[in-house]
Amino acid sequence: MAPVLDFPINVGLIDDVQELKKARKTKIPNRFVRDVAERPAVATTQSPLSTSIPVIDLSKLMKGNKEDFHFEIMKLSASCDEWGFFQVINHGIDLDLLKKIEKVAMEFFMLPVEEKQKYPMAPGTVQGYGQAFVFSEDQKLDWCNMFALGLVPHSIRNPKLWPTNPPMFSDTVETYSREIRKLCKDLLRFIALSLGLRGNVFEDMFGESVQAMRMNYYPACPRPDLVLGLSPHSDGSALTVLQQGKGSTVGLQILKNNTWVPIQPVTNALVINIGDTIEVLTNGRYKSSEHRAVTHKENDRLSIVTFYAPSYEIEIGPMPEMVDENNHSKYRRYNHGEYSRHYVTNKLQDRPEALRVVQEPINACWSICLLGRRVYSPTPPKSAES
Ligand SMILES: O=C(O)CCC(=O)C(=O)O
Ligand SMILES: [Fe+2]
Repeated sequence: MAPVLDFPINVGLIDDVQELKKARKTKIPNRFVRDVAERPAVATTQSPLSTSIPVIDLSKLMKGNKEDFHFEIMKLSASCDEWGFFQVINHGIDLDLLKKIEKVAMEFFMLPVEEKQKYPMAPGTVQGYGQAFVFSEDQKLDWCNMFALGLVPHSIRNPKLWPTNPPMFSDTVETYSREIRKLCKDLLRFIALSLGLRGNVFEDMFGESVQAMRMNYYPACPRPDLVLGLSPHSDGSALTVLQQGKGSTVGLQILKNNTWVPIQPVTNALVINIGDTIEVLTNGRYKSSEHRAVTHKENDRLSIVTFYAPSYEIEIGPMPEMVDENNHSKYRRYNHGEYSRHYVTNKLQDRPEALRVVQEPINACWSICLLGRRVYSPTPPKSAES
């Protein structure tokens, strides 16, 4: 079932950040000002500290010789182990299509606010224009405007909540999402191979996979040191594909060894990250890393993000191939649709908690948590009783 919120919520007044920018106010409204511990430490100029995450050349995986293939697969495996993120070049997607999707996204964000508000994001949903993951009046807000679309399969679109798409999106979004879908299928095949698994293992399991897209527009902010563009989170998907606007300044940051590492964009590359589903399926071997976006004092930034996930009916849990006497199962099995629903109905910054793997052995009954809190299973497994 598609995720829909079934309780009433009051989110209070949400300022449109592009309108705030236009008003040229230097004081940031309080709802956007983060608590000290959450504020980004460094302003986001092209900092020498920024890192280029491993870059995978897809053409070498698709049609390289044996040596190239082996080298690239090892690199892929190391990136997923160490970062949960990589960038992909020679991905086979027409660069004109990448330009075109950016163009239509920007055309939309540049519309007068009254036009954009014809596609409102209902509170507690992630469809349409607005701010997602806002559930209360006192919640801090992200310095970001977002347009979110559920794409495939069409059957999961909820007609009551689904705004008709802005006209400029129509063909481009369909073509783009088809191309990204192909890319995700190829990447999942290589990710499976990098784990020594059968290439089709994920696709065979996923059923009719679900795809959603989010366009994030981060206007320049007079005080990037006080706000976040997007709160820290991990993605609930299997894989996420992120396209950054051409000439984009550093905005994406990944949490690595307790430090936020700014990621340097690579021209024409797509950023890929492992989502919660793959983390669970691989029993934690490949990590769904926490990440966030920060803003810039002078430059706006656009990102176009596609989430690729299994069908909602599918049960997810560590694959038997990833569990043995040295690697006990770290997560309980759960229904993916149920997880997606909890994902959408939790505050974004509570998300890292949602996939907490506890250090206690699994027979102590702590397991993956779906509600942003640790869940204690009332029935201990047999082995724990003996
Ligand atoms: O804009 C970015 O760099 C991050 C976007 C993101 O993480 C998301 O939309 O889930
Ligand atoms: Fe994300």
